[in-house]
Amino acid sequence: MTTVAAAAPVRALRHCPWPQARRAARLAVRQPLPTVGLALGAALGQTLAGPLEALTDLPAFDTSAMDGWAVAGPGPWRLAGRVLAGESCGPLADGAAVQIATGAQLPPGATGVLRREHGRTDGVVLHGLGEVTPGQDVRPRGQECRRGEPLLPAGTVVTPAVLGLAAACGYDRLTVHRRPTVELLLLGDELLDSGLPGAGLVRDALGPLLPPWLAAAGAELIGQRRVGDDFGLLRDAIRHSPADVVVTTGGTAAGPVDFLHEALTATGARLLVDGVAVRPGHPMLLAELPDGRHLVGLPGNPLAAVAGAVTLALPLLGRLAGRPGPELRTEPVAAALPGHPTDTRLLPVVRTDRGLVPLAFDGPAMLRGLALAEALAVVPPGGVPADGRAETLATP
Ligand SMILES: Nc1nc2c(c(=O)[nH]1)N[C@H]1C(S)=C(S)[C@@H](COP(=O)(O)OP(=O)(O)OC[C@H]3O[C@@H](n4cnc5c(N)ncnc54)[C@H](O)[C@@H]3O)O[C@H]1N2
Ligand code: MOO
Repeated sequence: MTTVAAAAPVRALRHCPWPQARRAARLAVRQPLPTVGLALGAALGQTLAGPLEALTDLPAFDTSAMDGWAVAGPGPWRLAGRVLAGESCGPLADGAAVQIATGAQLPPGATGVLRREHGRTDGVVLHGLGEVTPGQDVRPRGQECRRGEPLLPAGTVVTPAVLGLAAACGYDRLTVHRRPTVELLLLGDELLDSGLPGAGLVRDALGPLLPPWLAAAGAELIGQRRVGDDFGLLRDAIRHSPADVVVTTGGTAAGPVDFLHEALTATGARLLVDGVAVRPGHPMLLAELPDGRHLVGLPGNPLAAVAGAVTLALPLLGRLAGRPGPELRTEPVAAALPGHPTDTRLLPVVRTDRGLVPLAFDGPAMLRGLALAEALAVVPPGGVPADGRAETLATP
């Protein structure tokens, strides 16, 4: 595997400040995963390994921007045939015109295009309702880009628009980073996969919630399963996982069946981050497994797991996938954002005309606030007053 840590700290960061934890998650990875060449369609959602440079001028030839006539010099013009998109045509003599379609190659010698609605034909003579200025309704070769020009930087996520642009300027394949593979292990005997919670059993909320978030960060989910509250089962699941990154939920704290720390010790893992000064989610952890793969331990409380995902899992996966770190935005605050006395808080918020407003139902075990949220506000210790500003993280 290629995810060997280099710049990671030798000793685990314990209860470290939130910004440091995010940095540590990226630094845990020396370099992004190797590159692969993929057919355009297969590259959707992956990350460009190098800048996308134009393989050709765009347009690749002078083109008519309108349906009408390509004309040479001032009118009236003598009509000399037509040229459709996909065809090419011989040179146009001064005083001549050819009927032309939008997107068709402009004949050499043409000085402009007269739109269909601005011209009138009289036998083989074309009269313009106004003048055709030089270059009128022509998209000149290289108007959008020149061959070799960088269009997008390395690290760009391949969206449908990127696929279209790559095709337009001549690409058949794209070079992207291999996706980091993830196995999601959901810990807890109390979890139900269907039906109503009750009698001590709760529905697994993280099995449905986390995979799309991990995928949006560039990961390929290769497995998702429940692991019962059993030390040996957990140790073996971690030891034998084929994934670049194992993501666990639950078992991070000190309960009677919270075996994650012991299982990591038994597998010879090295803790890089062991607790973060953030609420919710402070028991989150990041470890390096003996073969250089990584494990992110998310707390079991659902909003705490989300906090762990944005703090540790997404930065780590982004780095493996070759993406730049997720940006924090700074935004005005419209209603005070309550803080923790010593730790960062991640609060579900909505955006209003006046700024960010916190949502109710933001407890660690709740998802009701998050389900309405437009972002997570990063609230420093002590909170942010109503006229202040706060950083926000996008919720995937
Ligand atoms: N003595 C202490 N107890 C706890 C501390 C502490 O510092 N000292 N921290 C609390 C905090 S904060 C959190 S968060 C939790 C973290 O607990 P674990 O990661 O060990 O998670 P579990 O105990 O397995 O579960 C906690 C809670 O979450 C529910 N859960 C678990 N998985 C899911 C899931 N997939 N979907 C929905 N709900 C889930 C589980 O049923 C529990 O209710 O520890 C505190 N305790
Ligand atoms: O992570 Mo715990 O709140 O902080 O539930």
